[in-house]
Amino acid sequence: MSGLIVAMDGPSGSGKSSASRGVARALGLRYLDTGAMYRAVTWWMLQMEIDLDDPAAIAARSGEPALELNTDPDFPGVTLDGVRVDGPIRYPEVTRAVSAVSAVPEVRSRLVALQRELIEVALKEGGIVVEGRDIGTVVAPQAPVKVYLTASEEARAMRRSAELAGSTVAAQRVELARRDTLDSTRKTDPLAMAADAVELDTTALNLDEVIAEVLRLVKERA
Ligand SMILES: Nc1ncnc2c1ncn2[C@@H]1O[C@H](COP(=O)(O)OP(=O)(O)O)[C@@H](O)[C@H]1O
Ligand SMILES: Nc1ccn([C@H]2C[C@H](O)[C@@H](COP(=O)(O)OP(=O)(O)O)O2)c(=O)n1
Repeated sequence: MSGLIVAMDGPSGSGKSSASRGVARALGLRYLDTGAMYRAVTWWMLQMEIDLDDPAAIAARSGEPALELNTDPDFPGVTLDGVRVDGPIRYPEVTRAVSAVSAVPEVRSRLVALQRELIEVALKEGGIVVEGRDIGTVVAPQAPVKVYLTASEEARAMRRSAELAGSTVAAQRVELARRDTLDSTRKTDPLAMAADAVELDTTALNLDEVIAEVLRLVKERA
């Protein structure tokens, strides 16, 4: 199979990262976590003590952080100014601030350009599974396979709280609802399903079943 792009979009906790890595492994494709890129820029802005309530301040510095992505699905990772930041980008303060940073058009245009470059490179090596919020609509609308993963709020909150020590399902539910609202109402590239995407509700599916369903779609569409 040559030059395949699989676009995987959906809200937090729908299973994008786990399913995308599994699909990439099964098909021998590269894997790109675009959320990690928005998180890395957010971590950098926090380190620089930039006022994240001020979109103009974010825009003014958005060209500075140097990002590198490892697109191997077995060892995905992000490097910021030469330092691996896979741990810090998952800190709660980053999760709280990432929607505000990713709503800034200058941040998005820079990261979308970088994502397209990484996709171009991967296409020469067979292809890539790309996960995020706007992959099927903005980053790679030409992708032949587009999946929009969903799951009930309860399932997503349970999955997230199981990952994070000390967090309750109720608290995660509030946090997810807050982020869903911010990510779906921003003016630039809001979280939205592409018209030609297939919606896959993962609430009652285990990870293997989700991966199998995406592989079936790839066979059908690519
Ligand atoms: N189908 C599934 N059933 C149960 N748990 C899942 C399923 N898919 C993913 N998970 C778990 O839910 C959590 C969030 O999944 P993740 O892939 O990080 O979602 P996303 O990238 O959409 O935020 C992880 O701990 C993962 O292991
Ligand atoms: N393509 C993307 C990917 C993520 N984002 C933003 C919106 C999300 O709240 C944050 C973090 O994304 P990430 O996929 O890491 O979030 P979760 O793993 O689902 O918690 O980045 C985006 O705006 N566009």
